[in-house]
Amino acid sequence: MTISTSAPNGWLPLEDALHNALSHVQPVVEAEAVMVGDALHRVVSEDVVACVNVPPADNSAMDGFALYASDSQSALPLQVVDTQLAGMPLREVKLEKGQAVRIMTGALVPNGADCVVMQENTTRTDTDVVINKPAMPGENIRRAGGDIATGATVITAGTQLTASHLVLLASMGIASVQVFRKLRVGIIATGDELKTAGETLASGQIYESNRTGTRALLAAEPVEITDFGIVADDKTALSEVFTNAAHTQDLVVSSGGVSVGDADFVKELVASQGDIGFWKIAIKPGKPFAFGRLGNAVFCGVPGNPVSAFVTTQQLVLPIIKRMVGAASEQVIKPLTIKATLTTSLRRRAGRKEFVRAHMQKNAYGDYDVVPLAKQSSGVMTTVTQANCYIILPAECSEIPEGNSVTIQPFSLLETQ
Ligand SMILES: Nc1nc2c(c(=O)[nH]1)N[C@H]1C(S)=C(S)[C@@H](COP(=O)(O)OP(=O)(O)OC[C@H]3O[C@@H](n4cnc5c(N)ncnc54)[C@H](O)[C@@H]3O)O[C@H]1N2
Ligand code: MOO
Repeated sequence: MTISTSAPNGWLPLEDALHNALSHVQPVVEAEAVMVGDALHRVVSEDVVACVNVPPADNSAMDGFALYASDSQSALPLQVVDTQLAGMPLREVKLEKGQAVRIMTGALVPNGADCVVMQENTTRTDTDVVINKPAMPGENIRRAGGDIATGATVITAGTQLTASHLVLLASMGIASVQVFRKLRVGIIATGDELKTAGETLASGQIYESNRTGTRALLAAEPVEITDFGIVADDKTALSEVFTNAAHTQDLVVSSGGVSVGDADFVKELVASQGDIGFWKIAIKPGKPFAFGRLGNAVFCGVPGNPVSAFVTTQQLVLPIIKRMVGAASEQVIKPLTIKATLTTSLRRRAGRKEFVRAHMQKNAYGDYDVVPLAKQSSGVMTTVTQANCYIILPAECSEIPEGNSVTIQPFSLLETQ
């Protein structure tokens, strides 16, 4: 599956890397029924067709009086003949001209009535009601099937369910929904220097943090994560864990060991157990990102530097996961960018598309201003937490004067991916 580029440095543009990776992964096909209450973030495997009308019958949108709209044109009192509460069945009798029925929001509209006048526009006596504001036929009546009509396709296959979809399903009385099975994702951290929280650090050691980031970034995806822990930079140990992961997972995400150091064995081992499609991308941070196959599993090797791991998980691993969980194409890569004005000039070395940690805020005109944060090293996580967006700089760009318009990716939009 070698995916090459004509770029002299061998770095694949991000768009090409993503396009190629997505064309080499297959969505899961197995589906299962899950209770609607448990289906948040799952991807529906078949169209959901309405089996009922919502609402099931004409009902009132207001507390007030049901009547003939033609009777509302004069200020003559109408005789109040009945009360209709939500939940009451409809009476057989038909409303006559000159009559009205006291009605509550959600109650069925009596036979004959063609409008509901809200009570604020009426004057009530013991037996009668006077309509103070003429009404149009149909006013304040919610028609049967007005929201959902029987037979309509309300959710299409490939939709990743949000809270509003669950409400819609529940409103049709649907208890369970067919969704693709969860994707099995194995996560691995590689590195002799890595320790887990709670352990004491010896000289040269650091706390491992990338698996925490991966888990959190994948929290809103239909994945079942298996944590293979921290594996030392040891070919035998790594090979054993990779073999195990390859046999049990759909996707393996490992961090670290993908660069050119003496202990960077990941690419070599993946190549021996599968295939490396590409491993150098023209983005900053995140250049040494490896994509390929590990046995039958898809493999993503994110760089060890925490910010590089974070950014490549957002920009590459998440779209790959979206494709693998069966999400429809338009949900896989969203163009979640807007324009903002750079409030300070920016200089850098051209060559890689860069995701610059930055802070955006609304200006007096209602547009956005954006300022890059000072520390952009791949090891500095604090500026990811201080930032609320990335400025996305094209690979060829080296200097941007203050006041120029730049493309930004707000974190709030990324979170809904
Ligand atoms: N000669 C070159 N050296 C490097 C290059 C290069 O092109 N030529 N690329 C640099 C870039 S860019 C990156 S990014 C890193 C990526 O290297 P690796 O993926 O091999 O990662 P490691 O060397 O294993 O670790 C890098 C860095 O991150 C720390 N780390 C690793 N894993 C974790 C973890 N799970 N939690 C927290 N921190 C982690 C590790 O201790 C290192 O400090 O390579 C550059 N070098
Ligand atoms: O790409 Mo590395 O991720 O620049 O630090």
